[in-house]
Amino acid sequence: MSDQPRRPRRPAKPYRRPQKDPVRVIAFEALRAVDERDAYANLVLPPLLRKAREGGGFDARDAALATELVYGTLRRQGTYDAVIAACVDRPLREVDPPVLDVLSLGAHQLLGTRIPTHAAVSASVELARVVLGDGRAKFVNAVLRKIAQDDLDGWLERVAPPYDEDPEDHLAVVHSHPRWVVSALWDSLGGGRAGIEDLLRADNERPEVTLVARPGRATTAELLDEEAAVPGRWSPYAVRLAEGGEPGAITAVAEGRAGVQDEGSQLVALALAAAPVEGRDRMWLDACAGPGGKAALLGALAAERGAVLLAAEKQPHRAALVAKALAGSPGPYQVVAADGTRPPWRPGSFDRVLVDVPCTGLGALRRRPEARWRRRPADLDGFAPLQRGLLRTALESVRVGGVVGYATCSPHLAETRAVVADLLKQFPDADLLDARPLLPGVPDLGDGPDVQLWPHVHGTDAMYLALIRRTG
Ligand SMILES: C[S@@+](CC[C@H](N)C(=O)[O-])C[C@H]1O[C@@H](n2cnc3c(N)ncnc32)[C@H](O)[C@@H]1O
Repeated sequence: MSDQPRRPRRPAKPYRRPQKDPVRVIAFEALRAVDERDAYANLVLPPLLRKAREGGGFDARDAALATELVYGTLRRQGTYDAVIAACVDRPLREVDPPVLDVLSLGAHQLLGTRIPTHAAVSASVELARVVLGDGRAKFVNAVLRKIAQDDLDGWLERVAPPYDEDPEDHLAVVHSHPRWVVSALWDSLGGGRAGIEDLLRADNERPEVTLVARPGRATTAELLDEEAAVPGRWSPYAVRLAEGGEPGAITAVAEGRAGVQDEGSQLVALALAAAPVEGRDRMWLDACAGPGGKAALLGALAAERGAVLLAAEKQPHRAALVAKALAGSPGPYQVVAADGTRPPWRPGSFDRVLVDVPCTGLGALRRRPEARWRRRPADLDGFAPLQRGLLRTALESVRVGGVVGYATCSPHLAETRAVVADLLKQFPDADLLDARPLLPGVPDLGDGPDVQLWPHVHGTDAMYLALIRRTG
């Protein structure tokens, strides 16, 4: 034994339990569910928030922050992946998905919110300690400290290819959309850089909640009494809730006399109802009605004219939602669970037909933050035959002189004009009507005769509508 005096040891840091922050833990759990189980953020988050509220100590501001963290992280995932990839020493696919989720949540707090840097890093490291363990929390700490060295603009300059070299890749990284989606949106929108950038930016913004006062059942005046409610921009039945609000707490919504409905969807139903038909106007069909938003508006409009609405939907559980949406409708209607491509009704039965076909939903990216990352170009091939089949039967279902409205909540040309053009070739006795005058007061509707709405221009989802009249 040496009798040399020992150097005094630094006292070990006392172990500190990680602090569990319910907002971040919930945000992490929601991201895991989206990642692991292909869950939808808008379905998975509300029960988590409800449970936290019931547990106490979790208020509306906590819920708003958790929501913002989840939606913001999912929307900006493409940008954050590029930044994180520049800060780790291995390909992102080799980073454990739960670790990547904590890093993305941290990146969003650092680059996409006003949360101060030290708070964003320490909250993320505490989260990592709780959900990943102390070892991996050190890795999270090191990566987030690198990210914190620059702001979003600085990072984008480093990680996005220059616009002049590769415009689509540049926009994909800067505005966090898959490259093929940028390309498809741009093909449909046309024009130069400014327009597509405005659209991609709009896709990353939280949409306002828009209500519809179903005619004959509620009035916009009643809805405008709500706090922060302002009139819609285009639809006479629309009211916007500027602060988001809780639509379920509004009496008219709870009673089904009003509903939550994007103004683009309202305009589609209104334009079909306003289209001139020759002669009888008594039988209306919604051939793809689930969950029933447009059917409820069409039902109310049909009632005002003494017409009957048949709402058809293939999936029985969605047909039940349509029945719920139409319950209390002031006029006659019927809901059937039926395949619109093999309909139980006779050809030529209807005066007006809406066929709002299943689609990629690339026009509603604002409300489905994870959708852009899930969709694949191959999905278009899956929808193509169904979209054509449904439009074909819609055209067979309308009588001569009647009108079909073909609608999608996607602006992808393969789902819009290509489908309509193919069917017009098969139906030489059918003509496109100019839909633009049927959306009075709505600007920038393009060259027609069909209509494409845009989030950055109209503040709506990117709904498409073609109106087709049978002439023989
Ligand atoms: C875009 S959604 C319609 C949205 C609806 N119009 C609304 O505003 O609430 C398309 C609907 O078509 C239904 N669908 C799919 N294939 C169908 C078919 N062959 N016949 C009838 N409906 C079908 C889907 O289940 C889905 O509910």
